[in-house]
Amino acid sequence: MRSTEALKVAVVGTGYVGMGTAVMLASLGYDVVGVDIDERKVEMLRRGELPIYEPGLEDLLRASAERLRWTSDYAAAIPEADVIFICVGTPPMAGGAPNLQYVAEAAQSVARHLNGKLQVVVNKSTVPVGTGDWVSRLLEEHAENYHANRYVVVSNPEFLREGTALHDSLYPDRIVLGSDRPQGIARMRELYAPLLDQTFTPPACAPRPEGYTVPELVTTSLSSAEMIKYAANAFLALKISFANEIAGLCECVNADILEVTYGIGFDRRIGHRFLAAGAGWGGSCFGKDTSALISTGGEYGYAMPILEAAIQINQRQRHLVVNKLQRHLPRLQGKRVAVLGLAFKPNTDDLRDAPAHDCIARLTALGAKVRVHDPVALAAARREWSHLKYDEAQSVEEALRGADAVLVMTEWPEYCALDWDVALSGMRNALVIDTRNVIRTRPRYGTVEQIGRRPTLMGAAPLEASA
Ligand SMILES: NC(=O)C1=CN([C@@H]2O[C@H](COP(=O)(O)OP(=O)(O)OC[C@H]3O[C@@H](n4cnc5c(N)ncnc54)[C@H](O)[C@@H]3O)[C@@H](O)[C@H]2O)C=CC1
Ligand SMILES: O=C(O)[C@H]1O[C@H](OP(=O)(O)OP(=O)(O)OC[C@H]2O[C@@H](n3ccc(=O)[nH]c3=O)[C@H](O)[C@@H]2O)[C@H](O)[C@@H](O)[C@@H]1O
Repeated sequence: MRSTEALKVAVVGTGYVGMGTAVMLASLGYDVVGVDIDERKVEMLRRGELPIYEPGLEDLLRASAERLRWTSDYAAAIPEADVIFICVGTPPMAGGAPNLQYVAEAAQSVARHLNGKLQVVVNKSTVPVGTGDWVSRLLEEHAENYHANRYVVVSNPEFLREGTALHDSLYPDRIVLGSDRPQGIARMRELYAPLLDQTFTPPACAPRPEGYTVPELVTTSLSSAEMIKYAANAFLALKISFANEIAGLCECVNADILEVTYGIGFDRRIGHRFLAAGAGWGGSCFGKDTSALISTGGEYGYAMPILEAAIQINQRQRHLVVNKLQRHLPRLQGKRVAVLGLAFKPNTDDLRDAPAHDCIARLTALGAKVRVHDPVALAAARREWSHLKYDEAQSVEEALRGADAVLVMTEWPEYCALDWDVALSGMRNALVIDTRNVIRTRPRYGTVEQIGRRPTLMGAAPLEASA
């Protein structure tokens, strides 16, 4: 790995984005200080423990430990940094607009420790257009060491996915840099030079994927970069809602959504990715960012009906899950329902806006007894879903034992690999609502309902494995 010791980096906020950024830059050879106001997180990180679950991240954290420091003290990080990333949360408020309080607090704390030399403050949090300018003003107002033109604000939106945060940080499709000042872009080009160099040797524990070529560097104005982030997430959310809308029609006309999306995806203008029909999107960003765009539109009296429809379809998908169950078990009072998967997607223990939450809440409201399993998210659910009523199972077998139905809510690899003939044998009633279409070889008996596919009914002859 080449040495890139010249630039020093501070990363403010150590959530998914901050962790991904800090560990990625340390593994490129930079000295990085991570700053978080959550002292519990800082202590964990100092002990080499991860506050988030992500396969492989711990290895890289250990491998780059000598270049990483963690602190809750801005004074120990900001004055010496050439580049300061702001990666704090921007959660949604009631009307859909993002809460920028954490960004404001972080900017003010950064301002108080600026060193009066050229420093680049990079916004990686997802923020509405105009926030970069506002951060600039906050720096100016709160800087104790203020020198005009001595700091530059750059927007560098993040496109990583949870569960693959590190891989996505090291191997992005593109790097977007928005600034109205050329010094900011120049320093960021220097920082990201290793990622833009095809001959760069990546860390041994995160090898370059087969066929990967260096990312496109997209430089724009500050406001365009801010908009690119929202437009990208909104488009991905639309794509999923489109697949879900077509899936519903497939069920009406007896077509199969897997065959349909397989067929349309070969058109390079469409592609196969993000067309998986299911329980709909969850997580911390698609819902928040689509609502934020609509809210921005509202400030200008500009309606965004396509995004409104995408959100409605997503809500309908969640309802569909329990509705499908009710078709077979019209009265859920006293029935035992197993739920496989709590996290909003596999390879994470993040429960934010997870479809499983709404389904469990509705099932219990209808009187069902719910038993849940998740390979990693049970502990997080104990902390965050204490308002929900369910029992925990430590294995899939335990979850299914004696159940009247099972809902598959997350496509964890272990659920995809289940032998359903064996799994169903422990249930009182062999009914599966497979909301992620993980069952490709249908079991020999039982009832399997999927999304956008023909159901297999109790006692039916086995279907051929689908593509
Ligand atoms: N989670 C994801 O996969 C992605 C998130 N984003 C965006 O990145 C931003 C951060 O998201 P996450 O990493 O998920 O957030 P998170 O909520 O997991 O973590 C934010 C961290 O910032 C810390 N923090 C809050 N105020 C602070 C302050 N004043 N000083 C220092 N630390 C402070 C919190 O203690 C927390 O550890 C959001 O705007 C999000 O929309 C963008 C791409 C991907
Ligand atoms: O801004 C963000 O936070 C991030 O949001 C998403 O990443 P993430 O939420 O981690 O996860 P995705 O893999 O995109 O999945 C989001 C949701 O969509 C669902 N999904 C995804 C793909 C699909 O085809 N169908 C589908 O229902 C997943 O189950 C999950 O609930 C984007 O993919 C990232 O590029 C972006 O940086």
